[in-house]
Amino acid sequence: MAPHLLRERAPAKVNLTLHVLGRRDDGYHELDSLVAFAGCAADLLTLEPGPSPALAVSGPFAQAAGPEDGNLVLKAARALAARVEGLRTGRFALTKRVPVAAGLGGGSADAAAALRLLARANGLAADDPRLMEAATEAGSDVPVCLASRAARMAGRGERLSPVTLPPQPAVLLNPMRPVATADVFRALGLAAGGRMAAPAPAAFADPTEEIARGRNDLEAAAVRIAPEIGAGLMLVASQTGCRGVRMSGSGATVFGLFETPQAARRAARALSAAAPGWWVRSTLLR
Ligand SMILES: C[C@@](CO)(OP(=O)(O)O)[C@H](O)COP(=O)(O)OP(=O)(O)OC[C@H]1O[C@@H](n2ccc(N)nc2=O)[C@H](O)[C@@H]1O
Ligand SMILES: Nc1ncnc2c1ncn2[C@@H]1O[C@H](COP(=O)(O)OP(=O)(O)O)[C@@H](O)[C@H]1O
Repeated sequence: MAPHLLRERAPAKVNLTLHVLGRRDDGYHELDSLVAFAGCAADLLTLEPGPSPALAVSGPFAQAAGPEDGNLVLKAARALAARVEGLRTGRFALTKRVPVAAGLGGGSADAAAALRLLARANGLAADDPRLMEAATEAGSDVPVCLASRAARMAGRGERLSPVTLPPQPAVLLNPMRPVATADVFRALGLAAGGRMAAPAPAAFADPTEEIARGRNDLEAAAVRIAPEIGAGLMLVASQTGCRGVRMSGSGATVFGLFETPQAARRAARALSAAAPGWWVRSTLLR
């Protein structure tokens, strides 16, 4: 490894709950979501600092991520370069290990990792407001991925507060069917300014109660688009003895939660046998 190569993990995010409050006049939906990050499902991003930005993508999901020039890594780098005069960029290398268009925010995690690398390469403080501005421009999920720590996410995704969450042993299951986020939000059928029919959840006493009693308001719409998600939810519920199962983000990844890491690992083995060809990981969410 070159001595000046900088390296960041880009962990997948999971929406433990995702409540949609309504649709704003700008077309985006107003959210309230408890977000956590996976210990064992992450992309890897490196930066070799240099004068001009470039990106090479490899790994099992490199093809699915699409052309390099449309990659969120470069979008984030451009957003920061527009705010920091003389920003030193360089050659990024992305190892794409998280499924794409999966409700796991892989692209957002990569964009956030790019901002962290550029901050390191340019001596910017982690709380430099230009990082958060560039993250918000790069995508709704990028701000929460900047710190990659459990948080409550509100608004379009830009209002964040840290949450203390006991690590959650979990299994993640993806049917290898990409689902476009915009399609799922559209399928909710809300007009600009519209509110959800289901009432906004009352305040929960703590994250544990929210995980137990909360919802993912995108689940039904996503299942209509990709029935495999319904099959995934049933599979986790019927095969694993988990204490709860739900979809992450706009899908198609679903997750089950367990009392212990051993139980999550056992569940992952059972699901791999029951659903060959699907992506299965056991992990701790925190
Ligand atoms: C649903 C969530 C939940 O964490 O995750 P994913 O399923 O994508 O992982 C996010 O809100 C997704 O964030 P992200 O994937 O960054 O979305 P963006 O690129 O900003 O927007 C993609 C499209 O989704 C819709 N969108 C996104 C966020 C939001 N609060 N309201 C929306 O209506 C818009 O149609 C937008 O054009
Ligand atoms: N680094 C990246 N990784 C994954 N997808 C990317 C990336 N950059 C751009 N994209 C595009 O963004 C879209 C959403 O990607 P992703 O973040 O994986 O979705 P989700 O948040 O639903 O898991 C993909 O369809 C892909 O074309």
